[in-house]
Amino acid sequence: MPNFAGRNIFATVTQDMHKKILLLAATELEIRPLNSFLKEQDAVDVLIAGIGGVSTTYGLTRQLARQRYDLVLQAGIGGSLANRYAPGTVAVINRECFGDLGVVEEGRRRSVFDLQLAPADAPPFTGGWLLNPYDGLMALTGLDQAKGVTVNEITTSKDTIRHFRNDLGAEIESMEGAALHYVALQEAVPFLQVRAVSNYAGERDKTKWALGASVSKLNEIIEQLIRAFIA
Ligand SMILES: O=C(O)c1cccc(C(=O)CC[C@H]2O[C@@H](n3cnc4c(=O)[nH]cnc43)[C@H](O)[C@@H]2O)c1
Repeated sequence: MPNFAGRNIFATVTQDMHKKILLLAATELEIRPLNSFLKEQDAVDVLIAGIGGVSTTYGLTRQLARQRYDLVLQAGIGGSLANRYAPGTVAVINRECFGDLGVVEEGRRRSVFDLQLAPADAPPFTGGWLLNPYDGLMALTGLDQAKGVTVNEITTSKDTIRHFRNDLGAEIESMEGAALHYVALQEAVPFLQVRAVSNYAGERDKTKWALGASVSKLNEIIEQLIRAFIA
């Protein structure tokens, strides 16, 4: 809970009483525990955009053309690439990249930036990353800040996992994170991507996933963040 010495610290930076939040998720399952809470929240619109970057980009861009928001809050599960993010833990993503936008050549993965097909510093990219510039918002969540990588196909290859972890330094993999960062940066809308780790990347044995625990923890935190933001 973004709370310091009994004070709601979101309130110290958000003076407007009519804040509008867009809660964005890939699937209904990821925010199902919030159903009854969300029904009572006039300040919150919900967008279930579907799995993957394309549907997220389309849905979010269309919604932002209809309505202005003070915050887009993405809630989702993801796969961990780092031991510090065990299944069940939750982080806010401070930078994102497209993990599969490029080529695999002679066993080596290279991005469009490595290939010099696109400039790594042309907006909204900074050094090939999609940074969340809202440092204050991220800090106020009180969550650990992790680096995200977004893919169209859930990663199972050990070489790709090694590349994401060791070469990119990515910590949490999802299928929608970079789409949020890309659209929100282009539209200059404040945003947060909150990811709960449901599994270690590459783990396809669902008995080893913490799906229920990750969704519960994610929803607990999302509810706290919404309450704090609109307070
Ligand atoms: O196959 C199943 O039974 C099943 C059950 C629950 C969830 C799934 C998914 O494949 C979820 C994809 C969804 O969640 C994010 N996610 C979760 N783990 C990962 C991962 O290791 N790598 C990439 N994305 C992941 C993703 O953002 C999707 O929205 C399957």
